[in-house]
Amino acid sequence: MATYDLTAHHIIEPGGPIALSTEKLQVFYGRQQAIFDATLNFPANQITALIGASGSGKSTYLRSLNRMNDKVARVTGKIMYQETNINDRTINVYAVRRHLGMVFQRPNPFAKSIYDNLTFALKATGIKSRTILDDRVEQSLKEAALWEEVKEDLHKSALALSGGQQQRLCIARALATQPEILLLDEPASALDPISTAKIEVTLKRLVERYTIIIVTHNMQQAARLSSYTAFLHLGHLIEFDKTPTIFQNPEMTATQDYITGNFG
Ligand SMILES: Nc1ncnc2c1ncn2[C@@H]1O[C@H](COP(=O)(O)OP(=O)(O)OP(=O)(O)O)[C@@H](O)[C@H]1O
Repeated sequence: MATYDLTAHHIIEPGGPIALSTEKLQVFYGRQQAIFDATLNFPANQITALIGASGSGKSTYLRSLNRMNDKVARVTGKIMYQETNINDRTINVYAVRRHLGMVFQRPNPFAKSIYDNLTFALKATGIKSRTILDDRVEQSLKEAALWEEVKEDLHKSALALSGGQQQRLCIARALATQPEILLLDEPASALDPISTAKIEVTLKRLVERYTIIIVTHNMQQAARLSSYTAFLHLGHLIEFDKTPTIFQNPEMTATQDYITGNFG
């Protein structure tokens, strides 16, 4: 693999409001450092794609944003959300995750009904009103473009849905707590092209209301979906810019090599 200067980077300041920032974020698995000094402003109501080779730290960075790495890694630096450093140990991680929802690579519905999948976290926060729960179920299924397919089957098992439907259910589940930010870790990589297209159309619509940060291996998907792209290499944020710039005219040689396939 070519050697690049890991201290050099090109990170732009996105225009418009910022939904989330990391300041000198570092992640350590034991002695191994997986993320180095990641400082980035994520623009609100935009899709930001995280790209980079396998092992570059995309999932580690994403999972750190809503404290999913707490039990497996040491995370230092700041994660600023609504003027609060949510990487502070005194911050309740469950509250963080209600604001920053996560969807994983493999659909992982609970072995419960569709309705119970969507109301589980809400009930845990103390919401008991049937009207509120019913409304949230309908709203989040509509937002995830699944309502028409399942509205007669809300009390059937979520495991009876197809893989693509299960993944849209997981998106709906993440939306049910009314987060501001949706984090997605390769949400379509286990799905067929038609299900993938449905997820992409859904995300494009959701960005009007939510800020979306998505890890993807698929560069066409990053180019189609996102308005900003961050390129990571060996745990370093090398470049962050508008997506067309990253794919047509990147500043850094490592980015250029990665997107043209001359990498490694
Ligand atoms: N739970 C863990 N324990 C120890 N090391 C880990 C753990 N998770 C990831 N790593 C290491 O951290 C580095 C970054 O991994 P990460 O999964 O974040 O990369 P990635 O860019 O998302 O890769 P991929 O595209 O293959 O999913 C790798 O060296 C990986 O081996």
